[in-house]
Amino acid sequence: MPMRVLIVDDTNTDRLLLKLHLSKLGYRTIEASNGQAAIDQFLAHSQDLDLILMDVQMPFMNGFDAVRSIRKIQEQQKQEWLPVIFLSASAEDDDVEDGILAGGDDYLIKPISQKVLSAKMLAMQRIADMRRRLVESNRVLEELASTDYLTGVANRRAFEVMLDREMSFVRRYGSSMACAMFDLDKFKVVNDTYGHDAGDAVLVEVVNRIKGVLREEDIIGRLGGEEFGIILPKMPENELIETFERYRCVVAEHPVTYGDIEIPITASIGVALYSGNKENKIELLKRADDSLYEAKETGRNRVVYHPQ
Ligand SMILES: Nc1nc2c(ncn2[C@@H]2O[C@H](COP(=O)(O)OP(=O)(O)OP(=O)(O)O)[C@@H](O)[C@H]2O)c(=O)[nH]1
Repeated sequence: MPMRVLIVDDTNTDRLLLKLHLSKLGYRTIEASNGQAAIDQFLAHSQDLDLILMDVQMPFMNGFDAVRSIRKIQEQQKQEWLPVIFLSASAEDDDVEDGILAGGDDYLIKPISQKVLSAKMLAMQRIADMRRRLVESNRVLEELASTDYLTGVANRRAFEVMLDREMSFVRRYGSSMACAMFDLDKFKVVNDTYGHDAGDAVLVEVVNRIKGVLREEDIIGRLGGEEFGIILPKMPENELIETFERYRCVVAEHPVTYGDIEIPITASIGVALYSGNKENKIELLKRADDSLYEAKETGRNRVVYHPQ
């Protein structure tokens, strides 16, 4: 997609010349004839704008003030960087400095040489592309840092962030949520009997089975090894046991098929309900963990919940 450029100039002929030149180079253009119109165009097209060419001397609101406002909006809305090139008949050092301080990235002196403008546009496009790649790499890194490599669900760090968020929703809006820990039973035996790869396949399959019965707003994360956490927002207490019994059954009802072997598997689940008391996430997880411990101690393949 070619770059989209906002041309801001109060002189119609200057605007037209720029538009013709940029169109010839294959850029898409939109226009504004004063500072306020530039801000309006920016607000209307900020998702699809790659560069602003801004005249400096304009009546009512000059180019510097318009760019200051645009930069402020970008900062408030946490928008990506958008290059701005000022165009001005004034070549004073102070003006160039003011332009850069106002949020401009370059400053060209009118009359503008088409060659220089083309070269500057190319340079800005290069920087914009580089920045876009950087933003994308950061997004991928952030995803990697919050995802469990084997099962693709949230890792412990990301799970705890979401747990914090859900707990504060409960405190703010009332209602209650479930926080559970579930742990595969005798999983060491699975690894020892069928091998580590088979164990990995069991972990992936169990997560897929649970994901298959979760609602869209529910959250599952891998807390470590063969231990997982589940958050069920807006969960009333009277549906708690029935819901987690369903998850327990979904794990236990069929063995996991790995190649031509069938691996029977069960899980123990410890559940805690959170209704907005002063507890923090560590204390809530500890309550779920205590119930999980009890489920293990009392025979495994079961759900344990103690009302507070
Ligand atoms: N295949 C595989 N095994 C893992 C992974 N992470 C942890 N484990 C294994 O999970 C097993 C956990 O064993 P234990 O903590 O003794 O628990 P358990 O055998 O499930 O027994 P209980 O929890 O008491 O029912 C160990 O053998 C770990 O090596 C993994 O990513 N892949």
